[in-house]
Amino acid sequence: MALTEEERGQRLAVIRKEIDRIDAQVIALLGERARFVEEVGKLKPSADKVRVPERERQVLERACQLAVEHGIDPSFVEQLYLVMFDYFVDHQQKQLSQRPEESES
Ligand SMILES: O=C(O)C(=O)C[C@]1(C(=O)O)C=C[C@@H](O)C=C1
Repeated sequence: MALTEEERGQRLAVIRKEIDRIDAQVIALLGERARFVEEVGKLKPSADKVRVPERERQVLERACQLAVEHGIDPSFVEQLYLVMFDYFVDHQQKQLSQRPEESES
């Protein structure tokens, strides 16, 4: 039987609450990932060593496999990761530029 306007409104509110809950988890996990990426950044000797294409390929391949397992379009996940890599590389480079020089420590 078709839903009434009111039932549709209630159902929409319930589903959107779930979406908000998941978004909060996604952002919290991104924050956790960012903190580990910062840790990796501390181990890098210089700005030209920040980008690691081979590692990005591995991460991307795994993410695309996981996307398929979870029924998401892997090319969508690939786009997301390419944006994330750019952001994290930029973040590590800023981190490095603020690092005191060896000679000063
Ligand atoms: O594994 C690293 O070396 C990282 O800095 C992390 C990370 C990532 O976001 O997964 C970021 C930049 C690199 O190009 C490769 C991977």
